[in-house]
Amino acid sequence: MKLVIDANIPAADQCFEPFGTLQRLSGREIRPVDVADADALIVRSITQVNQVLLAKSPVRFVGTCTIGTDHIDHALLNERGIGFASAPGCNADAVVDYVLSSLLLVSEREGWSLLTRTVGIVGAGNVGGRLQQRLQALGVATLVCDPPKEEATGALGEFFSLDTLIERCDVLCLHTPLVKDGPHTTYQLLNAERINDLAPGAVLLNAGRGDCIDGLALRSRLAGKGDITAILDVWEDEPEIDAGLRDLVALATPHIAGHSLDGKLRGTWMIQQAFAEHIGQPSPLRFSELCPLPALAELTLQQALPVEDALRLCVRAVYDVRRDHDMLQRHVFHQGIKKGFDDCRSNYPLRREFATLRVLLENDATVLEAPLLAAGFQVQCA
Ligand SMILES: NC(=O)C1=CN([C@@H]2O[C@H](COP(=O)(O)OP(=O)(O)OC[C@H]3O[C@@H](n4cnc5c(N)ncnc54)[C@H](O)[C@@H]3O)[C@@H](O)[C@H]2O)C=CC1
Ligand SMILES: O=C(O)C(=O)[C@H](O)COP(=O)(O)O
Repeated sequence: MKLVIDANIPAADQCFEPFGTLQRLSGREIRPVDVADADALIVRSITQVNQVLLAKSPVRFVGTCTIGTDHIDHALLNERGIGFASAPGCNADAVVDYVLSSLLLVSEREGWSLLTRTVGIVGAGNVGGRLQQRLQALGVATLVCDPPKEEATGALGEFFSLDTLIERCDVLCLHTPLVKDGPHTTYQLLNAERINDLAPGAVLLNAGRGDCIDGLALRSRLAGKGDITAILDVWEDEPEIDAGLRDLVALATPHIAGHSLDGKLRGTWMIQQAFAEHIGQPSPLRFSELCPLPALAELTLQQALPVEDALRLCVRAVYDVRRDHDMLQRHVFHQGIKKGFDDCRSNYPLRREFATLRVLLENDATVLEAPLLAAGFQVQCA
C-alpha cells in the first residue's frame, strides 16, 4: 500500500509505516502525478484536495491532520466513496493558548486589564468553547455568537448576534470555519460595515480562517483612523499575504495558532486511528507514546503576585507569541512574504501547551491557584 503524506506531519513514520510505503512531500507541492498510484493521502491544511488532484487517482482514503476542512472537496470524496477523516479538536487548546498569550501581551502594551474586559467569541466550537471556558474561569465576561449552534441546541439567550458582540465587547475573537455556502456563511463575516462599526479601542483577533475578514477593509480602518488593535494569525491569500496589512497589525503570525507539538501529534494520531479503522487493522499505538516530555516541566512561585503578572509569567514561560510575530518579521525581511510565511511554518520551533507545565505555589502564592488552573496550567500548592 502506498501512502502520500505531507512532509510537515510529525511522527508520520511512526504512525503510518506499519501500513505501507510512505512518500513524504511538501504539502503545497503534492501533484496529481504523486497520487496517481497512491492508496491513501494524508495532508494538512495547505493541500487542496479536489478534482484536479484526484482526477486519476485510485486513492481510497483522505485524512487531514487538522481541524479545518475547507481545503477538502467533501462532495467529490462522497461521490467517489473515498473514506475521509479530519482531527476535530486536535489543536484547539493550542489556539486558546495563542489567544491568551496575545491578549495578555496587548493588554500590557496598552495598559488595560483583560480581567475587566468583555470578550466576544464568534464560533463556539472546540476552540471558541474552550476559550470561553478558560476566560469564564478567569472571571472574564464573555458573549458568544454561533447561529448554527444556537439553532441546533435551541438554547435561546445563551447566544448573541454578531452585531451585538460588536456593540458590547471590548475584544472580538473569531474562531469560525470558512463556510462559503448555506445560511451561515462565514466568508467576509467581518465585512467593511462591521469593521467600521468596531468601537475605538476594540481588539480584533482572527485565528479561524483569513477569508472570514475583509482584509482590505481592515487595512483601511487601521491605516485611516488607526484606533483599533488587530491580531491576525490567518490571512487572505496565504502564503502571499497582504504586506500592508501585516505592517499595521499589532501581532502578525503565520497561521501557527494551533502549532503546538501536542496539537500536531494529536492530529497525526487521530488520523492514524481513523485510517487503521478504515482498513480494518488494529492500531495499538497510544497517544502517550508519541508525546515527549516537555523541556520545562515545573516552575515555582514563592510569593504572591498580581494575578495578571503571574499569568503573564507562566504563559510566557511556555508560549510567548512575540517569538512567532518576530519570526515572521525576520523571515519576511530576508525571504519576502511568500517564502518567509511558509518557511516559518515548515521550520516552526518547538512549542508545548500550557497544560504541560506544573506550577508549584508556595507561601502566599497559593492565592494564585484558581487563576492559574483557569488559564490551563497544572497547579500544585505546597
Ligand atoms: N489558526 C490556526 O492555527 C487554527 C485555525 N483553526 C480554524 O478554526 C476553526 C474553528 O475550529 P473549531 O472550533 O475546532 O471548529 P468547530 O467545528 O468545533 O467549531 C466551529 C464553530 O463555528 C460555528 N459557526 C459556523 N458558522 C458560523 C457563523 N456564521 N457564525 C458564528 N459561528 C459559526 C459552528 O457552529 C461551530 O460551533 C476551524 O474550522 C479552522 O478553520 C483551527 C485550528 C487551528
Ligand atoms: O487545524 C487547523 O484547522 C489549522 O488551521 C492548522 O493548525 C493549520 O495547520 P497547517 O495545515 O498550517 O500545518
